[in-house]
Amino acid sequence: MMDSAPLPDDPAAAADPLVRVENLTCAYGRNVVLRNVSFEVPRGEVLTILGGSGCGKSTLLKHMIGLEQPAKGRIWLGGQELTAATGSARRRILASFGVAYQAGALFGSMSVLENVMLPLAEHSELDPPARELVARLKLREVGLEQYADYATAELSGGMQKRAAIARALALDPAILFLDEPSAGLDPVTSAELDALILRLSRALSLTFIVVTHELASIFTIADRALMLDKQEKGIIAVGRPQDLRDHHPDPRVTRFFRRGEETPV
Ligand SMILES: Nc1ncnc2c1ncn2[C@@H]1O[C@H](COP(=O)(O)OP(=O)(O)OP(=O)(O)O)[C@@H](O)[C@H]1O
Repeated sequence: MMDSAPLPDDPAAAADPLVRVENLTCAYGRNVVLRNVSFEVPRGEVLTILGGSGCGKSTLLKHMIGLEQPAKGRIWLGGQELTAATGSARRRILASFGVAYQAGALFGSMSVLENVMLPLAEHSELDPPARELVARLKLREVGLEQYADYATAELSGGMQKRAAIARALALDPAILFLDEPSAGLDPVTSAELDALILRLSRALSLTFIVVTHELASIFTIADRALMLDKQEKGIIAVGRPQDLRDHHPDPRVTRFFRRGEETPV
């Protein structure tokens, strides 16, 4: 892990949950997308964020990784308040949280190995040979050690996703955020990615926050699912996917989870 000493005046320091979102309001100008959203994510959980198009899934994720500033509310990562931190303190918090942000985030001009070494060059004190060693270990963790010297464009879509995950793992993060990791993948490759997520979560006790609307993925990887709704501008359900499918009183929730069971038109 990177240096993750608590910031001063941090009442939640060292406390679980690993992520705490408190009364978060997200807006683009006057367009309020989410209002007063609160939830917690315990260490080691795989949480999926789901909901219809435009309900604010990516917006929520972007706020949690510091790409957007909330209109209101607070976000705590590992006991450190992201929303109160500025400058180097903010960069330090973010550097300790790996972000694999879809395949497009890989640099096409660099090899797979160089992509994974990049965060180590930016945020660690390691010398180049040590960076390479760590990067090769991360590539092995995602099953890409044979492809270290390939250009990223030479990889298949599924391999690019795995390379992005290896790069996000470079700094030994506590949390990995993934935005629609199975987008554009065929069902078999998508299932392989789910298996990787599960393996990493168990082997490394990693916490995953994954935006996805793939039912197969949700049922495979999620300890809990958090469902957003565009009209409500907030959370309409949180729980185990099976419970949401079988027992939730809100038909918008059960309809989402049962959509694969309907007769195809
Ligand atoms: N950078 C931005 N500037 C202005 N409005 C934005 C911006 N990003 C998103 N929005 C708006 O915020 C709302 C939520 O968008 P968001 O991308 O978070 O939804 P989503 O649930 O991830 O949708 P999808 O499943 O279609 O990707 C939408 O109405 C969208 O138009």
